[in-house]
Amino acid sequence: MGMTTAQKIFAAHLVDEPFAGTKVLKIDVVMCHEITTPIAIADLMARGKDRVFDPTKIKAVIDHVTPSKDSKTATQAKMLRDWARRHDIKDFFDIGANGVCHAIFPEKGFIRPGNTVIMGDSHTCTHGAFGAFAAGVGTTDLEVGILKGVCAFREPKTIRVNLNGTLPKGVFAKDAILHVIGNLGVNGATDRVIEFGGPIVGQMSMESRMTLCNMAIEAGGTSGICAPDMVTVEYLWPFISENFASKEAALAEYGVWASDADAEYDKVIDLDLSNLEPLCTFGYKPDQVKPISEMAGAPVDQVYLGSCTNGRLEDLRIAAQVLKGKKIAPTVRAILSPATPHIYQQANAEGLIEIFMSAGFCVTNPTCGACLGMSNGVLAEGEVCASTTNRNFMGRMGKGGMVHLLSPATAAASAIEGKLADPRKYL
Ligand SMILES: CC(C)[C@H](C(=O)O)[C@@H](O)C(=O)O
Ligand code: SF4
Repeated sequence: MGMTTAQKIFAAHLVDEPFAGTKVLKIDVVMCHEITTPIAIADLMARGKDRVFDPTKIKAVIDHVTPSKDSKTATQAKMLRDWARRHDIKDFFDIGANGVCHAIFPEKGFIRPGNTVIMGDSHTCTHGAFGAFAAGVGTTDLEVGILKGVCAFREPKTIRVNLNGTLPKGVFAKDAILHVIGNLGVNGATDRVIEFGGPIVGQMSMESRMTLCNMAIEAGGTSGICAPDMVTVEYLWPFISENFASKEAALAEYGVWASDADAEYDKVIDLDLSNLEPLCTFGYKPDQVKPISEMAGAPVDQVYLGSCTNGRLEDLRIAAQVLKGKKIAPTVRAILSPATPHIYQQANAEGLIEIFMSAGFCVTNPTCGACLGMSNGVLAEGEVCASTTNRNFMGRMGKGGMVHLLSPATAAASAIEGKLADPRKYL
């Protein structure tokens, strides 16, 4: 019987099975940010266990509210910073070098096919784009991970989602994943891995694959996963070139993590996206999705371009293509938070930042900030934001505020018109 990627990773990392179905796995990468890790650190300290299993396997970043906005967030940042210094965690990213966790860690080449990855953050599933098993965990699991480098999971079944056909003009990975979530529902993949495949995924960049996997959790999925292929190898090449004689050799090694042709899935979903329209959410759950043609004209107070879903260079390029030579509507305010300093610098070098600023965008430093309604773009009561983020829960970006999730292109078109707008006429 063939195996899925998740089954292969579980088998290769298994250290114990204390109860039937509960598998303790060796963890390759433990990632940390300043919101959840300080709680784990404080508890470990209180229990006299202020240790880490291996500082080289721990990656930490201050990203959610940075620069700190008040004493509370400054204290959270300080706790993470002091801990990283105390334990000689070299891969620690502080102000100036910091970016949104799920953008900066892949950019640094920390994730490899076949890895197990945990973090106290629900969008850890993003890293499955590399053919890894990457899952968000709670404080207790994070503590065990930090201390011992292991984590217990019930082995998830896998839902295979084949994205068939070709993406039409103006339709992107974000539209594809909104379509998948609309199809599965917000609980449709609970305790499941969502494995994305098919010709559209095969042609996607790593950035787009990360956008797909990022939102697996919005359908309840434990991890998103894409098979490692030459696109994965090309992305990782700057980090792995010394370990392999050629890219083909790297592919031969990483390719073993791809699901076998005869792997058994919990469910297989085939979606032909050749006629998909740009999509947009309309309610307070990510599965409430409609074509933009049905939503166009709905009022918008703020447009936000950023986050671990869509704050990467590819996203900025698409939005800038829409915005070039245009101004945002006078009734709207628009905010761009490039997800990492590298993305910011690249965008600057390519002239994209100039396009955004000339159009009337406010460009912030890399941070989560507005995405979770903590800083740099919080909504007032009754306000509406067209956002490239991943959650439209009630009040997510500010108490009493509403969020429409959409692609960077649709966000940019909406900024120009000051209301939800179809990007296709601008592309
Ligand atoms: C702060 C953190 C725990 C949270 C998460 O886990 O998702 C945040 O990243 C979010 O997106 O709401
Ligand atoms: S950008 Fe948003 S969704 Fe992503 S980790 Fe930060 S707060 Fe969470």
